[in-house]
Amino acid sequence: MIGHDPTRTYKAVVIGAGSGGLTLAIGLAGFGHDTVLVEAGRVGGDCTNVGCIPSKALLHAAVSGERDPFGYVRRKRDDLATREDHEMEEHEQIHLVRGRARLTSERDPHVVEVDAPDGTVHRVLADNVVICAGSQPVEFAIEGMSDDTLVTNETLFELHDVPGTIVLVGGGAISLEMATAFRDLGSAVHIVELADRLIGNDDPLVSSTIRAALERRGVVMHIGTSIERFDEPTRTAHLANGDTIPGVDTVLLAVGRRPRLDGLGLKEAGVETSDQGVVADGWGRTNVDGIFAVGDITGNTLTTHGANAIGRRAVRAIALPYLPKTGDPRAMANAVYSRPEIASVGLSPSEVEAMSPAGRRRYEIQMPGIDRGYTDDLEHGVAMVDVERFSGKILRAAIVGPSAAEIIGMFTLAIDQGIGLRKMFAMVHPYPSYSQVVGQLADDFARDTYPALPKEWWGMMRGRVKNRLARR
Ligand SMILES: Cc1cc2nc3c(=O)[nH]c(=O)nc-3n(C[C@H](O)[C@H](O)[C@H](O)COP(=O)(O)OP(=O)(O)OC[C@H]3O[C@@H](n4cnc5c(N)ncnc54)[C@H](O)[C@@H]3O)c2cc1C
Ligand SMILES: NC(=O)c1ccc[n+]([C@@H]2O[C@H](COP(=O)([O-])OP(=O)(O)OC[C@H]3O[C@@H](n4cnc5c(N)ncnc54)[C@H](O)[C@@H]3O)[C@@H](O)[C@H]2O)c1
Repeated sequence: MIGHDPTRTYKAVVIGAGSGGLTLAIGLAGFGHDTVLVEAGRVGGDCTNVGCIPSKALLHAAVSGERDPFGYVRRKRDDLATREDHEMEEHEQIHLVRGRARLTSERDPHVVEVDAPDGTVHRVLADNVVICAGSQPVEFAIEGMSDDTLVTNETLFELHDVPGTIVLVGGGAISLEMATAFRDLGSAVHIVELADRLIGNDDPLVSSTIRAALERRGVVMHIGTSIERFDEPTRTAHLANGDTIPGVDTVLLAVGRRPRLDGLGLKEAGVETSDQGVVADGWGRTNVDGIFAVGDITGNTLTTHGANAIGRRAVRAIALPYLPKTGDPRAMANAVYSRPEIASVGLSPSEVEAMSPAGRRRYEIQMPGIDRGYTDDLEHGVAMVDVERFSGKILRAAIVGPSAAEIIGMFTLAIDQGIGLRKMFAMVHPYPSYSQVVGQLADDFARDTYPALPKEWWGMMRGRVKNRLARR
């Protein structure tokens, strides 16, 4: 419902109605609690309005022959945003307050003030506050470039015409997805990445595979450099390494995110922050009793499913406070919906790298080499898994290839349930599916492990014990 009772103390006030905030409000309502949900912009947050939904809609429009791809994107976005807004307005136990919220120093109950669009200030009293204010794009000005040319994810989906030439600054998740979409739409696409490889927090083999696949589709890479200035009359982008890109219509800045901390009153409320955002644990708890933070604002997760997963734990912590807070969050897979897709789950590549080599093993399968890759003329794709030696316990898995975002689910379940390649070896996959890479990785593991076992036993056991102790 719209509005709240200023004299009543609610179970929780949730700041931000994006992926995290909606999880909290709906989850607490499920436990029978009345919750105030404050939103300064549009219900649905970044995911619905300027993130997941418009980007995936554009990827779809680009291959489905839509005559007005951006019109399609806005239609899908607006339909969903309207539905989510309506759902919140109509919900019996969710009290939607429109305006900008800030914490105050008042506790017991916590007081949150909301600056409404009409200039009035509302006070909301609640036993718990959950900050789900999200993040915004890192931005910088480019010498000589007008606001019409330079866009971020917040303005990209307002375009009307497909650019003839687009430059994507940054070689992370947003750029790889948008490179795919704009190539499919017929644009000339350039990626400008400062680091020495794309998607630098992933495995180098992931970077080189997606790079080769996108280059094959005509994306031009400018790696290890950045954009320096823009010459408006010739519409030429000048890069730091001396490269020039002429005839540029649009430049998308996608160089990472920063938490939306400004104006939240965190200092007044005594909430600890770092460069990454609000400091919060795996239950969303901050250093202040009764104040939680979930989603991009914490920097702990930068995905919708991450905000959702930690959000559910925060719901439990608020609704069932007497239950012990044990257990880490479940394995969280990530996916980039480029073509081919990229997906990974488990430890980070650097965490795997830091482990004793004697206690672990890497298996890799080139996806063009499996039968489905052959029938589909697949040129680039790889599946790799790092496992504990002998047990086959999965440390990390990464896939670049068709259906990677779906196949990774098998490894996610395996990590959650402690199923190793030793057990996955017996699993039967439909022929000829891309999921057969999982079976082939398990076959490689079996071939490599069992014959070597008598020779390696002691070294392997020492390595495993060392690794397990190091991860305590
Ligand atoms: C282009 C792009 C594509 C993406 N694609 C994917 C994807 O495919 N899959 C995926 O999992 N993730 C994706 N993401 C990431 C995903 O959108 C975010 O991780 C997710 O939206 C974070 O949820 P959140 O609740 O933390 O923040 P948001 O969803 O951003 O919600 C925060 C809300 O808080 C509101 N707010 C802020 N300050 C205040 C205040 N003081 N008072 C009241 N309200 C306030 C904001 O208006 C906003 O509505 C993508 C992101 C981008 C940019
Ligand atoms: N499918 C998904 O789940 C999905 C899709 C899109 C975005 N997202 C989320 O949104 C977040 C933001 O995405 P993003 O792509 O903006 O950030 P990112 O952190 O994924 O990538 C940013 C890239 O920009 C590069 N960079 C930094 N400064 C630069 C400069 N001056 N010039 C050139 N390159 C520079 C970095 O080296 C990095 O490779 C991601 O962390 C991701 O979690 C998720």
